[in-house]
Amino acid sequence: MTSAPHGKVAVFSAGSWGTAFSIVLADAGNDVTLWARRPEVADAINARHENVDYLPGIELPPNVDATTDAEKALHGADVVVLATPSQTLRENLTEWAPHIEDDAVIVSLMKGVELGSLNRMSEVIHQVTGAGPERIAVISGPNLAKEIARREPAASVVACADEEVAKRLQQRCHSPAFRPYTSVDVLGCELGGAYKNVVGLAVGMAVGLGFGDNTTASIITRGLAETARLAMKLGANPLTLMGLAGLGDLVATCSSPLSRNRSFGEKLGQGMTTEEIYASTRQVAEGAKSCSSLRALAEQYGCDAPVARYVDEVVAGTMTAQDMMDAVLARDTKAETD
Ligand SMILES: NC(=O)c1ccc[n+]([C@@H]2O[C@H](COP(=O)([O-])OP(=O)(O)OC[C@H]3O[C@@H](n4cnc5c(N)ncnc54)[C@H](O)[C@@H]3O)[C@@H](O)[C@H]2O)c1
Ligand SMILES: O=P(O)(O)OC[C@H](O)CO
Repeated sequence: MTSAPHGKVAVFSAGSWGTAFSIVLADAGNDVTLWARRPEVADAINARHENVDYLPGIELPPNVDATTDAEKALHGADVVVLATPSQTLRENLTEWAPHIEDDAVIVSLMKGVELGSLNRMSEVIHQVTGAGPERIAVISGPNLAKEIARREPAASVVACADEEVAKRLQQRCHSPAFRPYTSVDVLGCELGGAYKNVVGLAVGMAVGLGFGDNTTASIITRGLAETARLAMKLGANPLTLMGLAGLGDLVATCSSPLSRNRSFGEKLGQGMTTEEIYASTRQVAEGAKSCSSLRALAEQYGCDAPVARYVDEVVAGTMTAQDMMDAVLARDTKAETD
């Protein structure tokens, strides 16, 4: 990996976050090639500098181009950034991996845990590409795509087990509006990012049911306690959960109408079914899948995880959002720090 900006970065794929993060990378001085699944998306980006499907009205910088050819996107890229839905990463990456340069650093922007395997995205990347921990990084924080694309100020965490690699990546994505901090706690950042989506669903349900700020603040706080319980059991640094990739992202997601997870939860709270919500949007709400994987992970490690458990039940249609609220409150009482 080059230590100075202006190298080539390949970004997969041209959804909301892949496109918004391409703006950050381009503003930071990288040449960005964005891979799109559909030729019309790539053509529009190249011809009009706009991703009409995911970020309409946002002009992309001239140093972002697009292609549907994965080999072309990856050729000469010393940083590969992955922003697909978490549940399709393994299949997608299996196709792309043979074209990734031998020493390229692979960065996950995804916030989910794979169903079935219960693997985090960094684990999937390792399994599919064979890359070691010094070549796998995570970028995670309170980064709603639309706000980032409008260049509203924000901060984030760049985590890699190798601190020097995290520092080099930090330079590659430090733009005038985007301030990245380094960390070596990949696991803590990934679990913070995946769990906040599930808590965002629960908060959305409360909003959809018509409850106010006491309810949402209680869910956010207990959701963070649940996240920290599991993350620390797995070896995360508790301070990561108090930082941008934990509390910061939780606050952004749970308070913003821009959050797809919070909106998904709000619709569940208003009585829509999961199938009806899926039919109404193409955008990914990772928590609707990761509630099951995080619930299973917590069970595997003997952690109490009522938020993940009840959100999973509501998403599966075996409980209503009101049932969830009633069940959460009816549990045995206990000490706050247990
Ligand atoms: N949008 C945000 O604000 C934001 C911010 C930070 C992190 N993230 C994370 O980034 C990841 C991607 O989210 P997004 O917001 O870009 O989602 P999105 O729904 O906006 O876009 C998803 C992208 O993946 C592509 N895609 C869908 N199914 C696919 C498949 N089977 N194979 C390959 N590609 C497929 C779509 O074409 C699209 O380009 C998620 O893990 C999300 O949690 C999103
Ligand atoms: O729209 P959401 O709920 O996927 O959240 C987007 C980002 O993860 C916020 O940091």
